[in-house]
Amino acid sequence: MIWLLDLGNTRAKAGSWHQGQLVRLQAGCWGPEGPAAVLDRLAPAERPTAIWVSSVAGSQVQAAVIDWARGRDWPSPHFARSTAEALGVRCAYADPSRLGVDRWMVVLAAAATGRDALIVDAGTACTVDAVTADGRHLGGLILPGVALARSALNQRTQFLAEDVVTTPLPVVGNDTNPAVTVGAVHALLGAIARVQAGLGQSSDWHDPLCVLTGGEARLLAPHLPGGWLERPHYVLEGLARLAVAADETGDIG
Ligand SMILES: Nc1ncnc2c1ncn2[C@@H]1O[C@H](COP(=O)(O)OP(=O)(O)O)[C@@H](O)[C@H]1O
Ligand SMILES: CC(C)(COP(=O)(O)O)[C@@H](O)C(=O)NCCC(=O)O
Ligand SMILES: [K+]
Repeated sequence: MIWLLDLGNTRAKAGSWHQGQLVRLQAGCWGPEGPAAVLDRLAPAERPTAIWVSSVAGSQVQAAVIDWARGRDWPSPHFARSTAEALGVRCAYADPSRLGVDRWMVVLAAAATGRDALIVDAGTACTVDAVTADGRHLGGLILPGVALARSALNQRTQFLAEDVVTTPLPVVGNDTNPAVTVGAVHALLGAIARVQAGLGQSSDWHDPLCVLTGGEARLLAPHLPGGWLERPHYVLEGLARLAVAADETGDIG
């Protein structure tokens, strides 16, 4: 069993890769009690044969994960990295180390389908990435997620907007809260639509698979056109691909 961790800026997500399946999926928010307490809650009962981590949560969290595993006498965690090429996919960034590894993981997950694919990971930040059927990562966008956009506005204005998203999504808001929240949702939906339209102009972009993941996926899903696939654990799916491939080749870097 391989234990998989997706460490984002707001939450830790975990799952176990067991007999070709992602099982025991869990999530926990980072909080004042520190990363070790979150890992304690997410950890499987049995010792994994390997631990693979996709982390954008910073070096302190990374160090805490290493210490935590050592404290249990569990295998040292492998930290996945964004690279120029992996599993037949080439990274769009000239300096791949600058691409968030969570973005690279969803690109690798989508590339397994062999289709052109657009992936939206609606987390703390909302990222949009495109990868072609022949394994070219085209790049993406990084936008503030809905909660982050709201907190940024609250910090720099005199209002204190709270979360209100009504369905159906209004075209305009009739008070501060809906103006902020509906505005943030429109901003994301508008950006996604523009990327889809732009890629659609290209002759080598056909019938793309559109995947939605992340903690804010449920805010966006009802307002996206049909055909979007919701895959809540897409980062872990990509990480599992990488871990399994490394296990098969004996390359655990
Ligand atoms: N139980 C929850 N706790 C905190 N945030 C949540 C929760 N459920 C959904 N969210 C929303 O999801 C976002 C975090 O999504 P996630 O994909 O875990 O992000 P990240 O990978 O950046 O940690 C938050 O900004 C919040 O808006
Ligand atoms: C954009 C991100 C902050 C998203 O992180 P998340 O919202 O999932 O916590 C992360 O992918 C990141 O730190 N990226 C590095 C910059 C880049 O991808 O260009
Ligand atoms: K994200």
